Amino acid sequence: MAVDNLPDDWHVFDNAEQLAHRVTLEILAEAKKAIEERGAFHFITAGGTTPNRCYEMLSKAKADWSKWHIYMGDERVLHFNDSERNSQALLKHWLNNNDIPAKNIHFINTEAGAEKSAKQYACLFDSVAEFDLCLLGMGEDGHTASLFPGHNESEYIQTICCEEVCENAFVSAPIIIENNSPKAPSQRVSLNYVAFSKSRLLIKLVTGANKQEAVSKWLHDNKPLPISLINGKKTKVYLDQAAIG
Ligand SMILES: O=C(O)[C@H](O)[C@@H](O)[C@H](O)[C@H](O)COP(=O)(O)O
Repeated sequence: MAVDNLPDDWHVFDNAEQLAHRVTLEILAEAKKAIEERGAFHFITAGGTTPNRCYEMLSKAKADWSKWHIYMGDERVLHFNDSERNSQALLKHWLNNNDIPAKNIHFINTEAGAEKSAKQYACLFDSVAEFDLCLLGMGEDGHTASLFPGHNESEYIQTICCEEVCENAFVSAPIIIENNSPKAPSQRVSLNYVAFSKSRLLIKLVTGANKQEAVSKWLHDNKPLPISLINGKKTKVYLDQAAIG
């Protein structure tokens, strides 16, 4: 695909390593700016394997970690120590070797059950006015976080609100439980479209030749994929050359 025909907010890197390097520098710069301007950095991390290299680079970086707050875009419903948990990938590649205070690390506690953890996360989510940065990966079918094509408003999805907030106002649920995920495990807890839109900057990360078909649909199909429906106040798409083809 010709790189010059891509939308303005799409950026193509020679390879995944260069992309990870650039994203890591951008995360650190956004954190510095947020801390200078607002005293804290609220960061929604992505699941899957694509961001792991960024997390490794962050584990070797220097920053004012005491002001960082870490959130998750989605979590798989598994035991806490299961290596397939997104939180385990974060711990292994970054947080086990970092000084971010434990109280600032907000995992989705799916080991307590999908519903309980989703309710807790909805309230936590509502307590933060705005998130400074959000990373997202994309699956081969165009899903992102645990938002799968054709599942929105289907029988597979439960929408979860923070009770205190929902009782008092008409608000869209920020969290969903996916009960029939095409990607294992079948049950997952995820931020919803409305929740991701609370991000000041949202960066979508897409690497590898196995993503080419979805990238092509994203650009040319009339039927929007979850990855194309999600936006922050500002949105960027970072791809490596392999994903473009
Ligand atoms: O828990 C998950 O599986 C995700 O959050 C999911 O949306 C992931 O980001 C994409 O499937 C990309 O996964 P890869 O980065 O491994 O390709």
